[in-house]
Amino acid sequence: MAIPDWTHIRALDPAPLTELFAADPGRLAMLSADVAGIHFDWSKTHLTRAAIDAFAALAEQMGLAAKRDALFAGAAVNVTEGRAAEHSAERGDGAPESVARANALHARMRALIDAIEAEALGPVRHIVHIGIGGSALGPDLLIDALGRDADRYEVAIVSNVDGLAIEDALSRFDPGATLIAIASKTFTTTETMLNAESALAWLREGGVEDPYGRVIALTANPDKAIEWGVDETRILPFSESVGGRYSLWSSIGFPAAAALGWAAFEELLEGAAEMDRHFRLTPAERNMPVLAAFADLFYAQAGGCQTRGVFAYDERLRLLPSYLQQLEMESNGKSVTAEGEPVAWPTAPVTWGGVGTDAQHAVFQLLHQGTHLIPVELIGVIEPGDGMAEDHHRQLLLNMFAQGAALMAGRGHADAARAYPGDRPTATMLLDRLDPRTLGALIAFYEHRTFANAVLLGINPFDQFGVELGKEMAKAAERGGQDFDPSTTDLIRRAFG
Ligand SMILES: O=P(O)(O)OC[C@H]1O[C@](O)(CO)[C@@H](O)[C@@H]1O
Repeated sequence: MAIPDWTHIRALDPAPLTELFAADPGRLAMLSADVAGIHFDWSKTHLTRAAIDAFAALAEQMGLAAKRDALFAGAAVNVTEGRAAEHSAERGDGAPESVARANALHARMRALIDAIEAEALGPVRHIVHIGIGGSALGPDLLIDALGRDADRYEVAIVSNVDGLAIEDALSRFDPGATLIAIASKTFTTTETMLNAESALAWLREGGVEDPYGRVIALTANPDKAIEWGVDETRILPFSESVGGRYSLWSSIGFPAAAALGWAAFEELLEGAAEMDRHFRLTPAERNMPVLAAFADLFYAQAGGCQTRGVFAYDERLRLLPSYLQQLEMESNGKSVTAEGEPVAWPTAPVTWGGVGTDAQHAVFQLLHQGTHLIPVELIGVIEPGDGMAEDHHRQLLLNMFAQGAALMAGRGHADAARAYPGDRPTATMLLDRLDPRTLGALIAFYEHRTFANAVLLGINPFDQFGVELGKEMAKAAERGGQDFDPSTTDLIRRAFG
C-alpha cells in the first residue's frame, strides 16, 4: 500500500517569493508554460527547484506516471467501485473501444440535436435542463461562459429541489415551445426526478398533448429513463465509467451543444484533448496539472493551508469557482486512502472564490492581511468579452495583475494596521481568448490537476460516498421512518407540525 512520504516536502523551507525571484533569473521560465491557448504562471508560488525534485520523488513513490497511464488506458482506477474513469475517452483519448463507444454516442447526440432543430419534436425555442451536481454545473458553466451571443435556444438550468428554481424557469417559457432535458447519470436523484415530474405536469397543464414527447433523457441508466416514460429514441446515453463531475463532455453537455452549436461542442472536446496530451506526455517538471498539484500539496502539507481561493477576472467565468468546488471537493474531500486506511495528512483544501474585481472589495482584505495563508489563483482572458468603448477590460486585467504583485511584494508601514506582510502566493492563468477550445483545455487542466493531487495523496478521487448519508436520512424522514436526535425532531415539528 502506498502511503505518501511527506518528510522531504515538510522539510522544504523556501525563501520569500521576492528573494526567490532575485536569486534566480530563470524562475519565471521554469514555472510558466503555454498550453492550449492558456499561459500558466506558477512563478509566484513557493515552488523551487528543490521542491520540484522532492515532489518528483514523491510522484515516483506514488506511481503517478503509471496511474496516469492506467487512467487513460481505461483501467479500473476507481478502485472502491471497481470501474474506470473514462472522461478523456469522450475527447478521443482512451481505450480504443471506449473512444469508439463515446464517438458513437456523440453521433447519436448530434443526430438528436439536428432532429430537434428540424422540429421533429415540435417547435422548440426553450430548453429546460433539469439535473443537479455534475449533471448541471458543467452545462451551466459552458452556457454562461460561451453562450452570451447564442440565439438558438433560451436555456434554463434547473438544479435545486426548491420549487422556486423550477417555477422561475418555467414562468419564462411557453410550454408549447419547450423541450425538457432530464440529466441524471443514475436517473434516481430525488431532486431531479421531482423537478422532472413538475416540468411534465407544467407541459400537461400548458396544453401539450403528448408531454412525454417533449422530454429527452441524458443518462447512463437508460432503463430507468424508459421506466420513467422517456421514449428510447429520445434517450442520449453515456458510459457508466464517466463520473458525474467529469460528465460535461458526454451527453450531459447536451444543452451546451444545442445552444452553442455542434461545432462549438467539438472544439470544446478538442481543447480538452490537447490538455489530455499535455498531461499524458509532458515530463513532470513541465507538466502544468502536475506542477499545479505540487504547489497545492506544498501549501496543504507544508504550509498548513486549509483553503484555496479561485478568482476569475472575467464575468464569463463567474461560475467557474462553483464548478471547481464540486470537481475538487467531491473528488478529493476524503479521509481514507484508496485502500481504505485512515489518512494521517490533510486531503483536499476547501475551494472557494468569486469574481474579480468584485471580490477585491469584499474578501481580499483577509487575503492581504488576515492570519490565514491562502494560496490564490487568478484567471483572466486577454481578449475582452465586452464591447464597451471605455477601457473596462484594461482596468480589469491590470487589477488582476496588481493583486498578484501586491500579495507577493507586501509593504512595510510604521503602523502595523497599515502594513502588508506580503509573500502570499498566487498562480495566474491568462487565456488568449475565451472560446470553446480554450475553456475545454482549462476544465481538463483542472480535472488532471485534481487527479494528480489524488494520486499523490494516495486517495481515490472517483467515488463520493460522503454524499449518501444525508440523502438517505432525508428519504427516510420523508417516509416517516427515521428516528432523529431531539434537535432535528424539534426542527421537523416546527416546520411541518
Ligand atoms: O447525475 P445524478 O445521478 O443525478 O447525480 C447528480 C450528482 O449527485 C451526486 O451523486 C452527489 O450527490 C454527484 O456526484 C452527481 O454529480
